[in-house]
Amino acid sequence: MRLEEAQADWIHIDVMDGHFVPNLTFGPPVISAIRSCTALPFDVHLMIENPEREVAQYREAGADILTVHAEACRHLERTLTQIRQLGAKAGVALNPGTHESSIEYVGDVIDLVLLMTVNPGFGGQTFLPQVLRKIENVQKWLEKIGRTDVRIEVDGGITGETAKACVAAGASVLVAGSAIFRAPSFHAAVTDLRGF
Ligand SMILES: O=C(CO)[C@@H](O)[C@H](O)COP(=O)(O)O
Ligand SMILES: [Fe+2]
Repeated sequence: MRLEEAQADWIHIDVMDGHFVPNLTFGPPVISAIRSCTALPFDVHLMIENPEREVAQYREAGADILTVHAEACRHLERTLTQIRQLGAKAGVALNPGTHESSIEYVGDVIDLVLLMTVNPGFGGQTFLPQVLRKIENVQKWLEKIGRTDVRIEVDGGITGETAKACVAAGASVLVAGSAIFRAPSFHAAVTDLRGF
């Protein structure tokens, strides 16, 4: 698999339902079909409404990390706990316009915080620099509550330059779509991003 050869650490998979975001991708059958292609962890980003109804199917299909949007969950704590009970790592995602205080009371049941650095729905968009302050705030909050094991992931418009700023602010997982898939060499693109 080209991403393994490129030495990517995880495979980030964007699931979009055409409701939570104005775009539609695929569901569990496609994830299940590609599961046998690689042993790399599947980092599944669910941009779907009411994800609690579907997390079990995504886990069954091969997701290792399941990230749900705080904006899409009516009972966020319950959904994150449900993901952990399924044996997956639980991630919570925030849109650029959502304040970090919306995850203040779920600090005990998360393994990852995904901070969207573009509005979700499409690849190839421009990084929103105002999210850098949110990365710093989340990092400080995780330290305060003694959860420095929780990773901060950034997603959207990540390039060499924006990656550097995100890592300086506290991010430790970088999602890159265009920066890898539009590069002449996947390996060189991953190596570049790993440099930060
Ligand atoms: O979840 C999303 C968009 O909704 C992201 O994962 C993007 O698809 C990343 O693509 P680039 O911004 O890196 O091109
Ligand atoms: Fe994503």
